[in-house]
Formats: sequence, C-alpha cells, structure tokens
Amino acid sequence: MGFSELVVKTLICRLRPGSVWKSGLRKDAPRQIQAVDRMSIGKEEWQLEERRLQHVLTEMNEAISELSKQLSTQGEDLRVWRGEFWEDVTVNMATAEDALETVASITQQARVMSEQERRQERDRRRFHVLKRMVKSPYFGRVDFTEAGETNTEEIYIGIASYFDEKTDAHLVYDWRAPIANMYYDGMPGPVEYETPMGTVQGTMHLKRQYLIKDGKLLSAFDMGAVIGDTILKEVLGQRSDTQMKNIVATIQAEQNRIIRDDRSKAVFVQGAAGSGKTSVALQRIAYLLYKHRSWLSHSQVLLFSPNPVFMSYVSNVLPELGEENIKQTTFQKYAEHRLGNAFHIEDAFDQLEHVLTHESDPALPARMSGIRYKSSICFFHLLQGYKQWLEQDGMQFRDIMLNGRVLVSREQMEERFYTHAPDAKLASRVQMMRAWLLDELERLAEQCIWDDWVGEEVEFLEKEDYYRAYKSSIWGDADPGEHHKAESTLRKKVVRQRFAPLRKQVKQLAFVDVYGVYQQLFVEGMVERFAKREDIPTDWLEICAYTRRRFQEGTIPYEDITPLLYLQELIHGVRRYMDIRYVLIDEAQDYSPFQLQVMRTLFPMAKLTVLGDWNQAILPHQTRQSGLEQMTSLFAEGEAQQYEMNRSYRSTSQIVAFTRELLTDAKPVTPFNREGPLPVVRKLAAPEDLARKLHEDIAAIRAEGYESLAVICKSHQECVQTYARLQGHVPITLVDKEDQELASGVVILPVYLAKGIEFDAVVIYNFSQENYSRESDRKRLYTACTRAMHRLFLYVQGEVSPFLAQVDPNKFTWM
Ligand SMILES: Nc1ncnc2c1ncn2[C@@H]1O[C@H](COP(=O)(O)OP(=O)(O)OP(=O)(O)O)[C@@H](O)[C@H]1O
Repeated sequence: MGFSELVVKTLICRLRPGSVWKSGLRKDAPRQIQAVDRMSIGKEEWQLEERRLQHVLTEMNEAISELSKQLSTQGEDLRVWRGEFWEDVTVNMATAEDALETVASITQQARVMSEQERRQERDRRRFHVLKRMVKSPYFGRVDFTEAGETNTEEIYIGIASYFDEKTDAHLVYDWRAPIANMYYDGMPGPVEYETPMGTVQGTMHLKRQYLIKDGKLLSAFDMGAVIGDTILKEVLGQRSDTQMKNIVATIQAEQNRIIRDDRSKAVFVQGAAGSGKTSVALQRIAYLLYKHRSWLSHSQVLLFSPNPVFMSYVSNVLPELGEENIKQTTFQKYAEHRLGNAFHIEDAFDQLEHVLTHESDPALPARMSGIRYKSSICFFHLLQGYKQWLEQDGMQFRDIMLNGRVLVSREQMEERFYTHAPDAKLASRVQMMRAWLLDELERLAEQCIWDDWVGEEVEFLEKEDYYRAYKSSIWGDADPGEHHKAESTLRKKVVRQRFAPLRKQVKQLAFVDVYGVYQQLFVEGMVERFAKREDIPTDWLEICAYTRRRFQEGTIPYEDITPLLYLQELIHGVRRYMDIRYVLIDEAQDYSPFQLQVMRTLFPMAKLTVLGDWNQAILPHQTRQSGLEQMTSLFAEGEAQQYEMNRSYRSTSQIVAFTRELLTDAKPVTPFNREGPLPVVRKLAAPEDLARKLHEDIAAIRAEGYESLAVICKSHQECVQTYARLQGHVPITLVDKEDQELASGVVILPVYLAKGIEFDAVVIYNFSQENYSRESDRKRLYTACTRAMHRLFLYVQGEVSPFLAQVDPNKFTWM
C-alpha cells in the first residue's frame, strides 16, 4: 500500500459514515473541516512537514508552560505589591515640600505597578495567542531567495509570530508582517514586497497551504500558477456560526490589497453581497493595529456598525487574532448621546418600518421626498448658508426662569447676541453669551439674597446647616452682627442651590433653542434664502408641514437627526474627536452623504474606510444617483481610493446565480466555485402549509448537517404576525432590534436586521406579487436572499413576485 493510499485509508476512517466522495472531493459542502486526502505534496515532503510541525508544537508547548508559570508568579507578585503599596511610600504632609515628596513617591510607586500590570496583560495575551496557535501554528509557507543572496528562507505564516530564542529562528511569521504579503499577493516566480526600509525583491520558489487542526497536519497543497482554492472551499463549506470567524488563512489577493492600503486618506469599497467587506474591515483593523503598534491603540479605532446584533456577531474576530476589541458604535447611539432626551428620537429601523407599513398613507410621498432632500449634500450646504444668516438674524433663545419669573429673557439674549461682537463667528458668539450669562447669574444671585422667597426656603434647610451657620454666634462672642451674618450664610446657601441647575444649563448651552432654530427652517419662504430654487423639492410645503407636526408630537424623525445634529454642532462649536485615527464604516450604503460629511467633521484626524454594497441600499434616503458616487465626490482628487470586490464567498454558485438575476443593472457577481442545490420556490396552498413546509425544510437542512435557518420578512410587523402563526408549531426565535446578540437555530427577522449576517439556510417569507413587486422591494429581496450560505427557499402564497420572471427558470426549482 502506497503512502498516499495509507493516508486515505487512515483519514477516511475518521469520516462520518455515509459521506459521499467523488475524485477526493465531496459533492455537497462538508459542514466541518474533515480529515481528507488532499495532500498534493510528495511522501518525503509530507514527513518533513510533519516533523517540523512536531518541532514547532514542542517549542510552543514549552513556551506556554513557561508563560503559565510566569503569569501565576506575576499574579502573586502583583497581589503582594498591591498589599504593600502603602508600606513602600512615606506619607508626610507636614510641609508643602513634604507633601510634594509624598505625591512624587506615590506617583513613582503607581507607575511601577502599572508597568507590572501592563507586562502581565501583554503576557496574558501572548499566552492566549499561543494556546490558539498550538492548535494550528501556521497555515502557509513561502520559500524565498532575496535577490543577490544564495540561501532560501522557508517562511511559515500564522496568526501571530513565533520566535525561537534558543536557535534564533523565526519559526512562524505574523500574517501581517511585510514579508507575509508575498503569500497573499504573489505566485512562485519573481516577487517583491515593501518594508519600512524599502522594496525587497527576490524569487519565490514555493507557495504552500496547510490545513492543521488540533495540532495535526490534515493537508498540504502547493500552489502553482493558479491560486489553489481547495482549503478556501473547505472553509466556506462549513456551517454558519452566531460569531464571525477570521479569514487570515485564506485572504484573497483583492482583499489583501484593501486590508493593507494605508496610503489613502479614504478607502471606498463597493463589494457584492458576501464578497468579504466585513471580513476585510476587521482584518484591516488587525493589520493596522499591528503595523502601527508603536503608537496606535485599539481605543483610537472606531467601527460604525448597523445594529447591536451585528456588533456582537463580529466581536470575536479581533480577540481571535490576539488583538483587543476596538470601539464599535452606531450613528444612532452617537446622535442620541448628543441630542439628549427632550424628544423621542426615531431610528433608521422605525423610519423604514413606517415607510413599509404606511404605503397608502397620503402623507408618505412628502415624507419620502423630505427624507431624500434632508439626506443630501444640498441640504448640508443649505445649513451652512443658514448658519451664516444666523450670524445676522434668527437665533432663538430660551428664557432663563426662576420660580416662574424670567431672570434673563430671550429678548435680552437676542439683543445682546446681535449687538455684542457682531463680527464674531456664530459659535464664538454663543460661547461669549455663555460667559455673559454666567456672570449675569452671579449678579442676579447676589441681588436676590434678601428676597422674601429666600427667607421662606431657609426654613426648609437641614439642622446641620443652621448649626454650621450659627456656630460662631453661639460659641463666639455673641456679637449682634453675627446673627445677621449667619442668616446671610443660610440665604446664600438657598440661592446657591436654586441657581446651580441654571448655571449647569447655561454651561450646557441650553439657553440656545436649537430645536426652535431648526424648525424655523420649515416656515414658508425660509429655505429659499439659502438654497437654489431647483434643488428645493416641489412638495416642500408638505415636507414643512410634516416636519413641524412630528416635532410638535415630540418626535424627531430619523431624517432630521443628522441635519439637527449638524446645526447643533455649528451653533455650539463642532466637537472634534482628535484622538480617533481610523474610522471604519461598514454597511455604508445605509449612510447618507450628509452623514459621511458630518463624520469627517467629527473625526478630522482619522483615515476613513467606507465599505458598502449599494445593491443592498434598502433605506429610503437613496436617490437615483449612486450613493457611492455622491460619497466619493466629497473628497478632493487623489484623497480617496476606490476598490471593487465582485466575487461572492458566502453563497453556493447556485444561490449567487439566482440572486444576481434579481438585480437589473448590477455588475456581474462571480460566485466562488462551491456547489449546492438550486434555490427552491415553494407554493403554499393554504396559510396552514407554512408551519408544515418549514418543519420539512428545517428537518432537511439538519439532515445535511446545517443548523441555522432564518425566516426573513419584509417588516417587523410581518415578522410578528408570522411568528404568532408559527409559535407552538416550530421552535423559532423572533429577533428584535433591541436584541444584543443573534440567537442560534431557527430565527425570524426583518430584512433590515439580517443585514451583514449570514445563515446556513434562508426562507423568504411570502415571495408574492403583493409583497415584492415595487422597485424599492428589489434590493430588499436581494439583501434577504444573499444572507443564505447553502440553501435558499422562497415561500409563496398567491401570485408569485414578478421579479421571478426575470430569473432563468433553470436557476431554481418549483416544489
Ligand atoms: N478570503 C476569505 N476566506 C474565507 N472566508 C471568506 C473570505 N472572504 C469572505 N469569506 C466569508 O464569506 C462570508 C461573507 O463575508 P462578509 O460577511 O465579510 O461579506 P460582506 O461583503 O460583508 O457581505 P454582505 O455585504 O452581504 O453582508 C463570511 O462567512 C466570510 O467569513
């Protein structure tokens, strides 16, 4: 029996019974990485690789046990240090000099301790990375001879580097090291890579991929002229997870270029559904944290995500790569934080839900037109013009009141605002007004000390206050003036207490009525002063009426959040987060050009990475002009680099072939070569069929080894109704926008919450003419269908959606 046969035999023994094999590859997608005979290297090479692997594992295991010992002694040392902290510092506050010395001694002691803690943290992280690495120390290798040299170096690449100090050898290189770039970007032959010292040229003799699991070498492939994708196929065939995984072992060249592009001020990526945009974003963060590790900390990188479920879905990738998680936020969170809670703030989901469920509302067209206008760059410029006008006229203030009496009236403020320093900029004038008001409050507080109401409130003070105020007159020389002084002290206390909230409000600039100033824009005849007539929507008066009504009802519509926030920044002075150096925006098609412009203002020191698929633009602010074009036009020539990714890694070829025909003018999407069954269109004869069919499909996917199935509806309202029908018949979880993480198993959710996530199987609920026939439904349907990795089912009650007529009948089956 030859070596290869032996391996096949040994490995096949470990496969599940009933597995079907065809020329070494399974026809259907394997659910988990299996031990398979895919060893394209010769017997001797295989043995050498196994021996080397054993050597690396031995070294790593030794390092792990060494680190483990170190960590436990460090922990013990730190406990002792903390316990003895005060013994090691001499506290002496006798004189100012002694106090200074004491402070210096405490600072020194604290510094030593925090250095210890940092070292322990570093070792702890290294320990966890090594624990992960022993399962799979590396995934790739290149053999490289530098030009002018004779020796060929074997460069093994893994999730982190491993340096053997005994032999002074780099046993594994970090995938982010400059030399590792060859692995992702080059092929055997002449190659080069960039380093901080310049370009290194040479020849690559070999490029090899490994599959190592639990410390065992399962397969090894050499790659020739064509990039081997067997291991990628293996990885993509696995079942989905509620947590996204890193892709460093199989990053593709087109993804690698984006991950490592650190020259451009802004990187824009238009990527087809499943092309790896989120993966690229996360691996890029890991790359940047490594490349700039001397100055960049995880707290200086910010990722804008679509919703909390998505945040939890991606939260494992960086820790898996040995990096600390970065800050994730949503635009909504930021807006709520800045706008306070005086109004109810609508979110993007409620806006979409409103649009989907009010289709026959006569007010909807005006709202839609308002949404588009308020999200546009025209409206951004309009607000800048408005700001200039406000420097001359139109600012609105709020009276400062005490006990129902006006202390400083809005008219007084307005008068002062427009007469004092009339040439100063708007925000500076607001700051001057703030200082003036604080002085005014000080003066008014002095004035009212002997007012009757103060005397009345003195009676409600605490006993201790009386005791403190009268202490000197009781125990002192009982000078009659002392009583007057004591009463004055008590009155001052009352006045201080009553004025404190007013001072706080002034400090927070609450005296400016930003909401009033914003609403003033929606008064007839106002915007014409700042906007070109042709830019103003023809139904502007209806938009004004709608906006004023919503504000009167106490709600800020989602489309007004960004302009309101921006106006507030213009009035208060733009808040700038100078510390943030990289901002990444995933699902960028959900953002308007206006929002992007605001983000640029907020993070002036940050390089931007904007990743989106404008074919999945399902929020109502989209206009006919491509959102990507509008966004890139905000940058000067040469500032922004654009990339496209048109290969889909998520879904089987059959699902990609089906979904791409749902779109009309999209760029062709190339599926990754992974086969599966055709999408199924199921006719439901009666509503009761739903639970039965779902049962059958769940059972079918489980029999194939898959687990997650999402029933995707158009709206939350539809989800709630369908969920009620399924409850008690099918074990299913309803996903809500407030959910913090994705439930496993079978879930039901609206399409806007399924964005960015994937499932083994997807059921499109109610693929009927009634539900999916308008142009605006097309992208919703596309987004929903492209969540499927292995199986796609479309259930229809009644007439099927006309979008199906566009699809080649060979690309799906009826059942
Ligand atoms: N190079 C790769 N190697 C292995 N898996 C990959 C690779 N690129 C992408 N994938 C996988 O493909 C799937 C889709 O990736 P991802 O979610 O990043 O795509 P996306 O472009 O953000 O998708 P969408 O826009 O549809 O949400 C994920 O399971 C991801 O792990």
